[in-house]
Formats: sequence, structure tokens, C-alpha cells
Amino acid sequence: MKRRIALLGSTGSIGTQTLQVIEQHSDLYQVVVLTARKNAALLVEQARKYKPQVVVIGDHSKYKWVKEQLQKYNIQVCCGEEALAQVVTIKEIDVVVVALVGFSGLLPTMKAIEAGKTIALANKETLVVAGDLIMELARKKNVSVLPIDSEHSAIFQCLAGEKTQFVDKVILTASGGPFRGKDVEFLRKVTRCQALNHPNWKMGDKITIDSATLMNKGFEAIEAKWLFDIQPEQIEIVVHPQSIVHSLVMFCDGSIKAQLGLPDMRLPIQYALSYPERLENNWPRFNFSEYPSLTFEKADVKVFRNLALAFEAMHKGGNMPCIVNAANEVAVDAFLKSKIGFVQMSHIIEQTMFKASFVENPDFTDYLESDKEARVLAAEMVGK
Ligand SMILES: NC(=O)C1=CN([C@@H]2O[C@H](COP(=O)(O)OP(=O)(O)OC[C@H]3O[C@@H](n4cnc5c(N)ncnc54)[C@H](OP(=O)(O)O)[C@@H]3O)[C@@H](O)[C@H]2O)C=CC1
Ligand SMILES: CC(=O)[C@@H](O)[C@H](O)COP(=O)(O)O
Ligand SMILES: [Mn+2]
Repeated sequence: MKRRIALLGSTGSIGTQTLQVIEQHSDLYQVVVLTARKNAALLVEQARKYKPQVVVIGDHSKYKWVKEQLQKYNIQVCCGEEALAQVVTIKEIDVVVVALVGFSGLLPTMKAIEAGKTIALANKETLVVAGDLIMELARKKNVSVLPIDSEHSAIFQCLAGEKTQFVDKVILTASGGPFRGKDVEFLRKVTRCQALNHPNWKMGDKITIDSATLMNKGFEAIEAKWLFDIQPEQIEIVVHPQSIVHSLVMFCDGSIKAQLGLPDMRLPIQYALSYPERLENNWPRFNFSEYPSLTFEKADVKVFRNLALAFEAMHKGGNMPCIVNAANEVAVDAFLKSKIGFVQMSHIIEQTMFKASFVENPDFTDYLESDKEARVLAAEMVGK
């Protein structure tokens, strides 16, 4: 029987690549749900091709148009945030791929776990915000949370057949982004366009900016902590500009395992969908002759402040990573709209961490409130 997939965020970078994986293995996978926020045209095109049971369009103003476009197709059309959280519970779904951006992934992921669905998680912000609640719920419901993020897929692959107790440390690789080696003076003048020019990966705008500030790597450290049940002290970052070694695990005997491959998100997506099996494909492969040197260097946390701030939040715990995520979403959005400069993003995040109310043992409601409070505080600073 085919694995039945709900794809949340089907019109984005991970979403469209997930559909490529599904197309490559159409004998194994079937699309049951597709969702988008505002890209109605692509959602309709995808729905006509993959014929899901349900589509969800986030933007209410596009609902009527999507419904009209799909009226001959026997596809249910829903709209809005509540629909996104409800659609993951339908009984025909086996796997929910969460390819939404930011905080928007949290509630649908929780609902999907509550409904007992396997989670293939790209949306790292869900674990940054409430990794404790997500992983606890997954344990309670006996649900697997399979990583799509390339570094976490690498670690997951390195850990296959190993016991967590023998892990000494997890080493996350970072490309260093488009501004690797630059100083703060340089960063003050960088443009939106320069920041969106990632050296190795073609991704959505939000994560591309996070890669440029290295916040992405800080978030990935928090994501690793929750996914692999490890301590912050066990997590290291190393800059690897070629993005071929996707991450490494060092064990208690000093032995290191790494996972390598070309920077192509279809690989970790396919691994999450096919786990515990592996599937063949016809995509380009890594060849040593094309990469005569793989290099590694230290991350500069003085220049790339966001990485230090994310680590500070991870060590502090409680709702602090949730606060950082909210402030970062506001700051990245303001940078993308050219309201603030690149370096101001760190300033806004740091000040929000300082001003927002700290909660040591937050529950779900605390996370919702912290997210709101931090957004207001960060937005005030954007306004100034
Ligand atoms: N892209 C990559 O290679 C990688 C991404 N990730 C993570 O995966 C997630 C997705 O990233 P990416 O695919 O790049 O992002 P994109 O911006 O390319 O796509 C996001 C998708 O989610 C939808 N969406 C965005 N915001 C909302 C919202 N508030 N409510 C409902 N739907 C929404 C978008 O719809 P619409 O198109 O209509 O706006 C789109 O379908 C992120 O958390 C990112 O950090 C992790 C590793 C690699
Ligand atoms: C593809 C992927 O997993 C991204 O999260 C990637 O890691 C971004 O590159 P950086 O290493 O520059 O953050
Ligand atoms: Mn990553």
C-alpha cells in the first residue's frame, strides 16, 4: 500500500522538492493533502497534477478562486489557519511533511502528533519554540519525528544502530553563508539581495537570511538538542564552506561518523519519507574529483552575533528560544522589507531577550503568550 502524505507548505522550496521525490517514486507515495499560504496559482497547479483529497489555502481572499479552479476535480478546498491544524487529523494520512515556515508550523505539528501521524519535519522553528512539548507528546503517542533538515538527517543517519549513551558530541556543519570571513563593518552595508545569495543552497527567503546571519545554525543546535536528546554542551558548530559533509557524530571512543552528499534537499526528504528503507534515484552524485578539498574552520560568533544569542537561549532554556524565534521572525521580515539593516537584526533579538518575560517551565499557553509578547517588543524596535 502507498504511503499517504499530507504536505504542509507544498508551494515552498521544501514543498516543491518533496513533490519531486514523490513523483520519482509515485508507486510508493500518494498525496492526500496540499497546503499553501498565498500562492494559489501553484497550489491549484499542484492539486490538478497530484489530485489530493483536500487542499488548504491560508489566505482567505484566495479561497473562492481556488474553489472555482478545482470545482471539476472532486477536491475539497479549505481555508485559514484552523483548517491547517484540522486537516492533519484526517484518517487517510500516514505521514505529515511539515514544510511551513516559522511559528506557523507549531500547532499543525502538535495536532498531527496527537492524531498519531508520522512527522517528517523540515520546520525547525517548531522545535526551537517548543521542542520539549513536541518531543514529549511524540513519546507519549509513540510517534516518530523524522528530520528533513540536512544536518539532522545526517546525524540521524550517523546514529543508526548506535546507542545515545555512547554519543560524545554532535558536530553541525555550517556553510558560513554569503558573508563568511567578513567583519561587522562589512555587514552593516550588506543588501537584501546580497544576503539572499546563499553560496550552496536555493531555499526560501526566511531560512536564507537565517543562514546569512548564522541564526539558522543556532536554531539547528536547539533542534538537535530536542531531536537527539543531547545536552547543549555536546553540540559543536564547524564552518564547512562546501556543504558536502552534512554533519558528524563523535562517539565516546573518539570515533567519528559523518554523512556526505551533494547539497540537494531531495536526499534528506527522500530518506525521511522512505525510512527505514533507502530508495534509488537518478539525481547527480558527489564525486571527489569535483571537490579536491573539503575545508573546515571556526565560526566567528563575534561577527555573527545571532549564533551566540541562540546558544545563550539554548543554555538558558525555558521560553527563551521561543522569544528568540519570535524576535528573529520579526527582524528577518523587517530586513527583507528593507526597514532595518543586517546588523540591527541581532540588536533587536538581543534586546527582546532582555525585555521579554522569562518563564522557566512554560506550557503551551505560555509559549503562545511569549511568542506574542516578543513579537510586540521586537516590532517596537523595528518602528524606532
Ligand atoms: N528550503 C530548504 O532547503 C530548507 C528549509 N528548511 C526549513 O523548512 C521550512 C520551510 O522552508 P522553505 O521551504 O525554504 O520555505 P518557503 O518560504 O520556500 O516555503 C514555505 C511554505 O509554507 C507556506 N507558508 C508560509 N508561511 C505560512 C503560514 N503562516 N501559514 C501557512 N502556510 C505558510 C508557504 O506558502 P506560500 O508559498 O503560499 O507563501 C510555502 O508553501 C522552514 O522552517 C525552513 O527553516 C530546513 C532545511 C532546508
Ligand atoms: C539545507 C539546509 O539544511 C539548510 O538548513 C542549510 O543548512 C543552510 O545552510 P547553512 O549551513 O548556511 O545554514
Ligand atoms: Mn539545515
